[in-house]
Amino acid sequence: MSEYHHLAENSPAALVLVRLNGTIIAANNAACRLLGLYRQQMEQLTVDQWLARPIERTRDALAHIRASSGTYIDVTLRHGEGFEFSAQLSSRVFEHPAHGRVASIVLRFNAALATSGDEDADVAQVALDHIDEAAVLLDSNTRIRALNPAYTRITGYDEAAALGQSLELGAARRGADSWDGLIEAMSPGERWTGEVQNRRRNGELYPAYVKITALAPSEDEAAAQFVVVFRDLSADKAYEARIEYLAHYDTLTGLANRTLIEKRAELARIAVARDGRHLALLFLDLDGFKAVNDSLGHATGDELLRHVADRLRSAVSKTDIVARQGGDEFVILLDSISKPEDAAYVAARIQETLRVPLTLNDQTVFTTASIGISCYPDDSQDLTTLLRNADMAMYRAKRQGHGRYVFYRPEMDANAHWMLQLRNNLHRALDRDELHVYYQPFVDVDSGTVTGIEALLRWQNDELGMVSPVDFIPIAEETGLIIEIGQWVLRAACRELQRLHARGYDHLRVAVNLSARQFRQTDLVAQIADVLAETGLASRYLELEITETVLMEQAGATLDTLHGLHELGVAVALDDFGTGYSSLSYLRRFPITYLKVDKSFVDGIPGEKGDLTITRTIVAMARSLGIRVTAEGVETAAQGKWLRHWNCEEAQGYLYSLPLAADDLEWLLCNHDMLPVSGEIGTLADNQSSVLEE
Ligand SMILES: Nc1nc2c(ncn2[C@@H]2O[C@H](COP(=O)(O)O[C@H]3[C@@H](O)[C@H](n4cnc5c(=O)[nH]c(N)nc54)O[C@@H]3COP(=O)(O)O)[C@@H](O)[C@H]2O)c(=O)[nH]1
Repeated sequence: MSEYHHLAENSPAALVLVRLNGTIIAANNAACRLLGLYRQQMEQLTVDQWLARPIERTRDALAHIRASSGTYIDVTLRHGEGFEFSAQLSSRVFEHPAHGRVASIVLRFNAALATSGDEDADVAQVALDHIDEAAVLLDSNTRIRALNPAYTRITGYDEAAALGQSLELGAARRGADSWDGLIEAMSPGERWTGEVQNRRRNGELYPAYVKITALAPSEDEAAAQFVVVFRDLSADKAYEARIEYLAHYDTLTGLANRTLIEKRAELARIAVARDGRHLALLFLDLDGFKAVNDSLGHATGDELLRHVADRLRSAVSKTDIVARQGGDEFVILLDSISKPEDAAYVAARIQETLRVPLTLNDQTVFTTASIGISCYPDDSQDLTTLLRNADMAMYRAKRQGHGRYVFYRPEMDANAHWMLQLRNNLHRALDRDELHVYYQPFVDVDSGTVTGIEALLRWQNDELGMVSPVDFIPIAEETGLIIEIGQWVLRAACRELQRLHARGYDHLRVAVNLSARQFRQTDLVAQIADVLAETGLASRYLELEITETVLMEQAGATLDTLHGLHELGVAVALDDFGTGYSSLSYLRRFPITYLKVDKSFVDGIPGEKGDLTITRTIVAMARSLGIRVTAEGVETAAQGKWLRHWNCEEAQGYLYSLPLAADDLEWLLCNHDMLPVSGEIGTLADNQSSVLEE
């Protein structure tokens, strides 16, 4: 190393060698100390990065450097710790053998703004003035001798209020004990650290992390002094609380998340195991939520989830926990019930609460959910299994239609295997003649006459027995087999109706269910026209049943198909109305002839006030729009009577007839006087008569 290099490295002056564009070539030790940067950091910067704003002053400084003036100008520099300080800068430009034209810069701390004339001490003072931690110097009697601005900012005590006072004054408190005792007992060099509650001048408590160091006595001090540095942890605590919140709560709804409910369920499990009670997990999935998201947008979907969360909270007791599992799935923990059946009451109450119409995007919509229930200890001792069981039961509920709840049963475990068997056999079902169409009558509630029939598919397999469409239609839908099967049902139903017309029942219509996949076919209208032409059935006798979820899927394309069907003369019925976000506004937008009130509402007649209100609203609204209403799943005389009273013209259900094979249907038509007329079928129990008027 050359003598010159030694000289520069050890010079008390801060020296920097820069290119004229401001990039740094080298800096000596004094420059690094002054700017609080390591040499490597220093050499990666440009001059303007340590020059503080405003920008004009930076420009001036760079111009000054290039002007090669030996005179000093005032600049503000940014220290590596983040604070700014005043300094002076002069430069000299020269030709460097390797770097071309460069400038050597001398920096010096601005002594005019310093108080002691000792540059190191002044830089330390600047640093103390700019740090976030409160720093206090206590004398040997633990009285405050000096403090920095952060102390005032944090505690609210300025110099006038704090100097000469004990640290008790607004600083760290140790419960009832005084800090003085602790501090005085410290030996020189000893350090105490800890987290404490402090009190600000305004009385507010805040958490702080405190470091107290006992300094060795200096030459002119007989006893030790103490440095107390503390940091206000409020923001950190708030941050921690936020992190804690995010780990356990769902930000969209404010409900518990899966982690929290699992923790709580484990605690609840231990408690109920002790006192012999039960706990239940309800797994809830909203019906048709995807359609809401797809058609009304995610913001509306989020709004709906928040409404649902509020309603779920209101439907359970304070000690029960409602969690959002993700998407449109919720889990509810009933943490102490005396018997599993109690969970059914809660599930029914939840269904009822959700059904109350709500307004989204200025539209009145009805919401339903499918709920699966599993109970501890009956269904499993283990929480993961309980949750899985509840999930399985929820799927079963969903298959049974919307707005239902189902308890877990061990047979459901065999479900996966059962599904595989169905899947393997379904594609051969048509060829093997295993599919049959049954027909269930629609009945005029006033006269008891049959007005039409609904075609309902049945699958009879030698090994699997009679398989419910609830189980196989979703598989047919998923595999695409529904297109072929659906065509077959349509053809069979039209042919059967033609046959019945020929037998004299020529006022009847036939309703055929269309699944989502069928409805999405772009040539659906043409296909239906072909089947009508082939079977000779006039289009006005055909009704196609679709659910509202199907309607909502692709509003534009749906509208075209509906208009096509309307022009063809085919009637469209909205099935399961009142579930899966049924919206009354759709009734105005789409050419719909019939509306079928879902069985889950009819089930609540005449006892459930909410169901009565909804059914009455749907009937009245539909009628005012000229849409005919059919109530489905009517099982009791009381339901029939109530529906008749509220002007629901048509009904379908076991009260009138089960779905029948074609021959049995003809027998029923021959003996139609066997069908009950709602006005004559029994009476409501005395204590229920008032519901007619409600
Ligand atoms: N895409 C197609 N879907 C079809 C077809 N055939 C049937 N299905 C759909 O399967 C679901 C279940 O049908 P199913 O088991 O036939 O049940 C129907 C009735 O039997 C039942 N019902 C009628 N009245 C009552 C009653 O009083 N009580 C009671 N517990 N159940 C009753 O309801 C079902 C009628 O449903 P809907 O279509 O909503 O009118 C069902 O979703 C069928 O739509 C098909 O060919 N294609």
